Amino acid sequence: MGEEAPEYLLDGLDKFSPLRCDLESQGYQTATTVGDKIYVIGGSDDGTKLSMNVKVFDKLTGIWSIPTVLGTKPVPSKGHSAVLFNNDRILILTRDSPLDDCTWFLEVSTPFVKEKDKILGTEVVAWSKGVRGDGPMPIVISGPSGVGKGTLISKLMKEFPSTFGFSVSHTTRAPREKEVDGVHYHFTERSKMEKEIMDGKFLESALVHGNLYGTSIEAVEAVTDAGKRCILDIDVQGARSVRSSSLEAIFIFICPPSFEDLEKRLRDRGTETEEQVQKRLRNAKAELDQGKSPGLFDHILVNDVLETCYKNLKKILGLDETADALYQQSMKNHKIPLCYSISKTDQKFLIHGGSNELGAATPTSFMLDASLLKGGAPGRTRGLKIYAIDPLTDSLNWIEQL
Ligand SMILES: Nc1ncnc2c1ncn2[C@@H]1O[C@H](COP(=O)(O)OP(=O)(O)OP(=O)(O)O)[C@@H](O)[C@H]1O
Ligand SMILES: Nc1nc2c(ncn2[C@@H]2O[C@H](COP(=O)(O)O)[C@@H](O)[C@H]2O)c(=O)[nH]1
Repeated sequence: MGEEAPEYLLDGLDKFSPLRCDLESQGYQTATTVGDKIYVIGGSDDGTKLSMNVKVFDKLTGIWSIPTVLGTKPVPSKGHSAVLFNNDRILILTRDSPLDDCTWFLEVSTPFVKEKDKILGTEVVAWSKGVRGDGPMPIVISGPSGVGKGTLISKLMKEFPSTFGFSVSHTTRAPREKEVDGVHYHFTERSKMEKEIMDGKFLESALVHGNLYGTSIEAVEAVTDAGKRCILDIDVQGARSVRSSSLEAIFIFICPPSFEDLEKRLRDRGTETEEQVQKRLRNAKAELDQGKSPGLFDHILVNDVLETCYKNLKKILGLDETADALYQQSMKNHKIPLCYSISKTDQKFLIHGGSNELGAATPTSFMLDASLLKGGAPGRTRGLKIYAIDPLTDSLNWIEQL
């Protein structure tokens, strides 16, 4: 190649530069600077379709090169955007593509690429497709006492015994009739539990309705070691602590249809004294408020008709027969628009689509959360989250997590 990299590639894109015109005529679309190199992506294999070839300009030597490209590159699309993700990879978003096929990473100096550089003795880049999620995360179920958390969890465990495992909490409250130590709770002395909390044995603990409750690290590990997906039934304080811990989980808040229904369920259960019922109801008011705290819960379910709520819970967890089909459908239906702009905050990308008619059902803006990425080339880059944004409200009101 050998031609000089013009200033416009380094300092922004000069529309009228001959080299830019030349690159554009070859179908190259984006130029991303990473350290001393500029990665130009695009090109046309057969003179018609836009492809995803890569050229590299070394600013130090002034030399263009065609790198060795590992991995499968994205299929030709109607265009793409490239954003520097961090100093070792570029995020590529292909335009007018379904959401399950729009996010790619071009790794330019990850450990994998550096190792291949050494072995092959050439400049190496590697494609890795971004995929949503990364295997089953623990599930945190929270909500006021008597709302039906335990009932929903029991149904889940009964229907999917080999999938889910319950994190058996510790508590200082006295066992109820039919409650078995080590199954429903580890019933324990307060001083013993306090010492174990001080010793760092708990993932979280809280004073709930006058008693100490807590999730031990061992309780979560026991479920994971059994190869099951862990379910935690904990109060809102506990959910908050887990949110700020290193445990990645799905947070679900269960609401009653009304406060009266909650009161009736709690009384009808007949497990608490009147004084305790009153205390739990008082606490429920605050918990219901806290359940709406922004960013704390991923999903809020109303437990009105038990079967309906259970069905919705299964849908969230991808367990009902139609969930997969619905998910596939939504991924195909929602497309990254042809025209958009991207803004980046940390590792979250806001993709603003073109203007949308008020009331249009299909969102044209998306939020891509790449803050919890795992894996990468060779293979997939996992852990992406994609949210469609409700066009009628402000951009922080996600209408669904896809
Ligand atoms: N959708 C529902 N409609 C009517 N009753 C329900 C519903 N869901 C659960 N219940 C009943 O409400 C009572 C409380 O349910 P459950 O014990 O599961 O609540 P919980 O949220 O686990 O309470 P706690 O936090 O105190 O452990 C139970 O008697 C249960 O049978
Ligand atoms: N923070 C935690 N809360 C917990 C834990 N285990 C249970 N709970 C919550 O306590 C209340 C009352 O439960 P109950 O069995 O006495 O009715 C309920 O909201 C549970 O979710 C825990 O380990 N940590």
